[in-house]
Amino acid sequence: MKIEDKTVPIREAPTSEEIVIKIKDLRKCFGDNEVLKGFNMVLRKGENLVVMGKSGSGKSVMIKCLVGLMAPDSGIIEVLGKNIDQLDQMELDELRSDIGFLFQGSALYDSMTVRENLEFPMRRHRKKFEGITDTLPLVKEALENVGLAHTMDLMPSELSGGMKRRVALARAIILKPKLILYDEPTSGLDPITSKEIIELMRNIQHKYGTSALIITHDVDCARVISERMILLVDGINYAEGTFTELIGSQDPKVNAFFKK
Ligand SMILES: Nc1ncnc2c1ncn2[C@@H]1O[C@H](COP(=O)(O)OP(=O)(O)OP(=O)(O)O)[C@@H](O)[C@H]1O
Repeated sequence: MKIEDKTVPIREAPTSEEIVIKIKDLRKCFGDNEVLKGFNMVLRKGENLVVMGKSGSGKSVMIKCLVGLMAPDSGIIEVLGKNIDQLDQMELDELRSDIGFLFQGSALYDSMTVRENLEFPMRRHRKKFEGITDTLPLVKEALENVGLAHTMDLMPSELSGGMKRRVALARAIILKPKLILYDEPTSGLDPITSKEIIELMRNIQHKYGTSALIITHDVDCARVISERMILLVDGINYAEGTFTELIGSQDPKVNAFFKK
């Protein structure tokens, strides 16, 4: 929790090598609509950080600023040691090759097989795969990680919603990213499939030591996956803490997130 809550112990500040994302005083408005009003966030190495905020609170805007898809009005954003604002397009592309994305709805290309979907980011980030002529072992490894090696030649239309999400996860990890951004990873899935996806996210964190920023409305997902959480309310990082710390908060705005 933030300083106002005296019951929560203060954590030691991470060193710069331990920081994967640092957002300082991020501000973004659209006309009169002030969406981000001084948002701060730090993601540490190997950590799963969940950001929760109600619909329209600015989570997607924050992620877009983070990966250089949207320019903030002001603020500092550092990702993997690079200041986003100072990167040219080539440098931004190179940085993105270290970032895996899993967006809502899986976003697989319908006209490509599962294998082609997985090869797509590899083609886009050729430089990272220089010298690798046979992509098959990498595709297989990524699919094995999500238990779907047998689907390589199928089309997305032949997969269930849960399988599509797994393939999208395989596509996110094929670049062996240092950081994964998950936008609503369990949305639209039934509780059992959601659990399976969360389990896979945890496996990936353990196997590859990736850091993850997870945007979700799903309280169960946040409970299982998060080491730390930030609640985005009124354009700022309103509250921070572990799931247990936040669910025990007396603050009505924090409380509202955990009411079923
Ligand atoms: N390109 C844009 N132009 C104008 N307004 C925008 C633009 N992008 C986002 N907004 C506004 O910014 C606010 C935050 O939007 P954002 O998509 O970040 O919300 P969110 O927290 O991700 O919501 P959800 O959980 O529903 O996805 C909204 O009021 C939205 O209308």
